[in-house]
This record gives sequence, C-alpha cells and structure tokens, in this order.
Amino acid sequence: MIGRALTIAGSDSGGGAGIQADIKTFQELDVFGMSAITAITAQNTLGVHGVYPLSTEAIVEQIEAIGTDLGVDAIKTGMLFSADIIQAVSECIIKFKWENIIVDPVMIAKGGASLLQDEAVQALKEYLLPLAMVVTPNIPEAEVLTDMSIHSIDDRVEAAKRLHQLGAKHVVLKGGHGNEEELVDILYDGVNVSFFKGQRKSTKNTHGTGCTFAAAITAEMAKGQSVKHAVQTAKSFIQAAIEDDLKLGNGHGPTNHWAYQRRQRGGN
Ligand SMILES: Nc1ncnc2c1ncn2[C@@H]1O[C@H](COP(=O)(O)OP(=O)(O)OP(=O)(O)O)[C@@H](O)[C@H]1O
Ligand SMILES: Cc1ncc(COP(=O)(O)O)c(N)n1
Repeated sequence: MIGRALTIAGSDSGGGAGIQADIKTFQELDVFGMSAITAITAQNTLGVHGVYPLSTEAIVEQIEAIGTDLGVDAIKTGMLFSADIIQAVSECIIKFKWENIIVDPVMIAKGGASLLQDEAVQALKEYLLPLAMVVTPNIPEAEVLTDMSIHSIDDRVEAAKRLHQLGAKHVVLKGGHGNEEELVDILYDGVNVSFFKGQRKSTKNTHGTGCTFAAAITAEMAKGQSVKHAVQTAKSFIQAAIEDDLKLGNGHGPTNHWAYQRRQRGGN
C-alpha cells in the first residue's frame, strides 16, 4: 500500500510554506498527502498579511475524518497557532494511537509575523513534544524551547539533549540560522549525535525551507524509512530545492519542490 502522510498546519496562500509546501513535498516523494488546516494565512513572498485560525472543532473534525477512514503512516505538525489548537491536536494523536509524529515547532515567519502565540509555547512543551518521534526546531525555536542561547556546535548538542529530555524521541536541530558556510543540522536520538552537512547557498529564496525539510522527513517515514535515513533524504531534498530556486515574487521566494526528483532522473 502507498505511504500515507498527513500535515496538520496552516495554509500559505503564496504556496511556498505551510500546507502547500508539505503536500507538494509529499507528492514529489511518492506518498499520498492529506491535510488538516489549522489556520488560513494571507501570505506572499513579502510577508504574512493576515492570520485566520480555524475553530478547534473544525480542526478536530478534519483529523477525525482522516483517522476514521483513510488512516495515516506519518504525521507532520506545522503552524498550530494557539494552546487550544495544540491541546486538541495532541488529544487526536493520542486517541488514534499515532506514533510517527514529526513536530516542526513553527513560531515566527521569515518576515517576523508570529505564527504561534507566546502562551502556546508551554502547551507545545507539555502536550506535543512528549508525542513527537521527531522534533525539527531551527536555532531560534530551540532557544525558546530550551531557555538557553545557542552559539557553538556544542550548544546545539546541549539544546538537542534538553529537547530530548522534554520527551521528543529524536531531535533534528537545523542549522539554517547559523552563519557558517557549511551548514550543519544535527540529529540526536537519545544516545548518538549525527551531523548532516550542506553547502549554504546565498539566496533570499528560502521561504518554506523548514516546512519542506520536515515534510520530506515525514514522507520518508510514511514509507517506513528510519529517522536517520529520512533526515538524509530530506537534507538532499531541501539542498536541491534551495539551489535550484524558482525566483518568484519580490521578497523571500519559495524553494523548488521539483528539483530533487528532477536531479534523481538526471535532469536539471
Ligand atoms: N541558504 C541555505 N542553503 C542551503 N541549505 C539551507 C539554507 N538555509 C537553510 N538550509 C537548510 O534548510 C533546512 C531548513 O533549515 P532552517 O534552519 O532554515 O529552517 P527554518 O528556519 O525552520 O526555515 P525558515 O527559515 O524558512 O523558517 C535545513 O536543513 C538547513 O540546513
Ligand atoms: C502557514 C505557514 N506555516 C509555516 C510557515 C513558516 O515557514 P518556514 O519555517 O518553512 O519558512 C509560514 N511562513 N507559513
């Protein structure tokens, strides 16, 4: 049977991040994509112009519709916006006994708009992180979740260990917000630390990199791959998507969701 992946996240009208990035990534990696929308954003490459959260009833109904019929092999959470939404989503995950949960703890959009209310951070730590098979913070998100500032690679390892203590079984701390030429994402599984390296491309077209990367991990896990293998493929997927950017819009443009498969087929 084909792998089934569900994204529980916000809609990005501009198509580069959120639900749209996730579904495009699922499709490219050959899994069947489904969605439960948490909020509508009016968004383009210049920023977030409006945020309209859905009621928890509407969100739970979408998840239940999927859980009681199609079923899922892996789930990604993205923009969850409020403590109430986080709690409702966590209860659904427990109810359906879903285990392959990839939590992308989205907090702030590239242009600075808040996609998670401040008071929801505690709910994220209390309800959702303990359910996470993988959590994928960027450096600022890891700082908020661990209450520590992160400068060195040693700090990143320490932050990953603290996030593991909060209940996430695997921590992928992304290095996009560092400034080194060679990007380093780290994976901590409670015992070992692995390093995933990539070349930084100098580009403003990085809208949706975090969503796309976490969606690629989710897709691979929906196909039954190990976390380590899923992160390796996701790294190649996002590296290609950033390198072959589409140059759309006037601000932070989207990445290229076709790039990885085109390269696999030997095209460009
Ligand atoms: N300029 C870049 N060149 C190559 N890879 C990058 C670049 N920026 C980010 N990445 C990679 O993209 C993935 C997402 O990382 P990042 O830290 O940017 O996530 P994020 O902050 O959640 O995304 P965003 O900044 O879009 O919110 C990571 O694997 C990271 O190493
Ligand atoms: C609806 C929505 N969800 C998430 C993000 C963050 O995007 P990313 O961190 O991948 O750039 C976004 N800008 N909009």
